[in-house]
Amino acid sequence: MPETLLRADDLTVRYGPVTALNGISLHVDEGEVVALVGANGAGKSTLLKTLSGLIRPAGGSITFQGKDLARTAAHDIVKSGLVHVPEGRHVFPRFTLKENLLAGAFTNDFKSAGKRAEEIIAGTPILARRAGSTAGQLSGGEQQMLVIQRALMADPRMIMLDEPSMGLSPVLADEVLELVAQLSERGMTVLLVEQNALGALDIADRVYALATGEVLFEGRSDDLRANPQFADQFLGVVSADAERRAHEEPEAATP
Ligand SMILES: Nc1ncnc2c1ncn2[C@@H]1O[C@H](COP(=O)(O)OP(=O)(O)OP(=O)(O)O)[C@@H](O)[C@H]1O
Repeated sequence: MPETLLRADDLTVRYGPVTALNGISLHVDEGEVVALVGANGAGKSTLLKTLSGLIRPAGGSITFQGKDLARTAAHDIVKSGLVHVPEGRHVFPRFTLKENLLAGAFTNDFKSAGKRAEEIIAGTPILARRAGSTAGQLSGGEQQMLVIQRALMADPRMIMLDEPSMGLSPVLADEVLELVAQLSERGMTVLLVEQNALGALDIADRVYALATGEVLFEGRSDDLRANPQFADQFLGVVSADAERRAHEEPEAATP
């Protein structure tokens, strides 16, 4: 049985009178890619911010590798191996790619981090061909690759990505999801928020579907695709399989 790395139980978060998370529970096991899907305002970003210590929950508990996170400072959460790539591709625009990567290495030895940053640029074709640029000169897709790689400079055990493909062309969005799949193949544990729910499900083992701060569906990606009600609500499509099942005669009830 894989170890459960991250566990949240009964999390409640309020912004003044607005309840953004209403008793959410989830877990992510070592080596899994778990997707969080849901409409705008469902609470996905709030959940990631709460898990990474940027927002304090009004109630509930969070543990990472058994350690209590609900009262741990955000920088100590990074040190414990959990990193968050917020939405919006926040690069330091006037800094070089290497300098941007080094900004993610604050928990590590700076000398080896410099070498590591150079290796990452050389080993990431989309960045290697822009190695002489500043981050502000990169395209959206290139910036997204940079901020993911910057998060990896902290040597995390688990990475949380908020809408990494937002605003990218379909080709670049696929490249970003491909990078996430590669990270997973190399053993990284991933919690992925995606507007492109179908793309996210292609690489996710399990999925949590949120609406108005609550988990409405939890299960394997295939089960969400095959679920007539939730596939329609969360994926914007009724999969062929779900449609076929929805029109099948109901099975005779067993006594
Ligand atoms: N800083 C804030 N102050 C007050 N309300 C907020 C704040 N941030 C989010 N909310 C509210 O909390 C709820 C959850 O928002 P959140 O951004 O977490 O959703 P989301 O699923 O990430 O949506 P999106 O895809 O639009 O980012 C929404 O009702 C939103 O209006």
